[in-house]
Amino acid sequence: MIEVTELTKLYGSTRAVSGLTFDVKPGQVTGFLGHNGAGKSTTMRMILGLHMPTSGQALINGVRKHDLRDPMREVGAMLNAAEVQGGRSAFAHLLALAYAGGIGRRRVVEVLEEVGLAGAARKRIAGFSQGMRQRLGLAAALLGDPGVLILDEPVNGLDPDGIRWLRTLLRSLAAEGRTVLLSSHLMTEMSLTADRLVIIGRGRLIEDTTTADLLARFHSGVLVRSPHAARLSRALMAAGATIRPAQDADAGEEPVPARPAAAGADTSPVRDARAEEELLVTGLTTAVIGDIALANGCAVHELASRRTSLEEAFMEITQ
Ligand SMILES: Nc1ncnc2c1ncn2[C@@H]1O[C@H](COP(=O)(O)OP(=O)(O)OP(=O)(O)O)[C@@H](O)[C@H]1O
Repeated sequence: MIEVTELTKLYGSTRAVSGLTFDVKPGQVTGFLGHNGAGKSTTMRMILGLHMPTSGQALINGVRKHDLRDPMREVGAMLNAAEVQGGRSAFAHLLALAYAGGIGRRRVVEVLEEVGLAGAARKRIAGFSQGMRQRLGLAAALLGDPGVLILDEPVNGLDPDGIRWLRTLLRSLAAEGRTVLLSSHLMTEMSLTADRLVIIGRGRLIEDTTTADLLARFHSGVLVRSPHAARLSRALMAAGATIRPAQDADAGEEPVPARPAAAGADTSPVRDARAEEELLVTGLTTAVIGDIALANGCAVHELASRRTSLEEAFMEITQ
């Protein structure tokens, strides 16, 4: 468990983190999101006792990092995998860390296996790709088999197989009851990996919610493609739908509000032939839209629930 309370960090006149409060609970993957410079790394460093807060506090398992009795077995972190010294082998690097933390050689062999670096264990880190360095950083974080993991951009440099592997690993670590906090710029990946999201902007909390709730809030409607779009629009609006041409939806155009259709009048919001093909409908389910289309003799060539991506939701709430 990580508890961040009213955490603030000033670097001179730069307010990197400002009154930040959130919890990271065990048994879940929590994603930490924010634009460049939002304060994610600073927050993680304060949780890990690497930077002193100007005010407020960050606790791991109820105490400050420095007060943990067996820190390597309680918290593992990966902050900047690229910084690792290049002269040693992966094995030697991990062994030095393990001995410093009172951890045996056998665990080094285990974590090298776990992160897929067993075959490169005796190679010098200097020759490692970025993805291999990420795996090595993760191995170091896992050495003490800790209950809390704090990972800054762990996906960076991993290939698609590596990304999928990491996702599965982090989800299984959380399923074992561990607390997992990770930052990433890769929104699609974050939406697949994280159960909860803490989103910050300019050092302040913007959202602390579940990934599912955030995406449901930004759910943007049902995409309908029909050669009878104008007629279908009238029928759907009469049933209470709000409709806009789908290709305008991303441009943020105001939706056309629901209104009853006057008999015979053309109340369609659709103005050109291309827009008549695709509609974005809100306020009705796909089933109801399909039934209305059938009742009005309108062919439907596509009927699909359109989900807002985490990237779109993130951009909207952090604007
Ligand atoms: N050691 C430092 N000295 C002075 N200013 C700093 C220092 N570290 C960070 N900052 C500033 O604090 C703010 C937050 O930076 P931080 O690195 O925590 O953001 P971030 O969300 O991790 O960004 P990124 O995604 O780019 O890593 C930025 O304005 C940054 O320039």
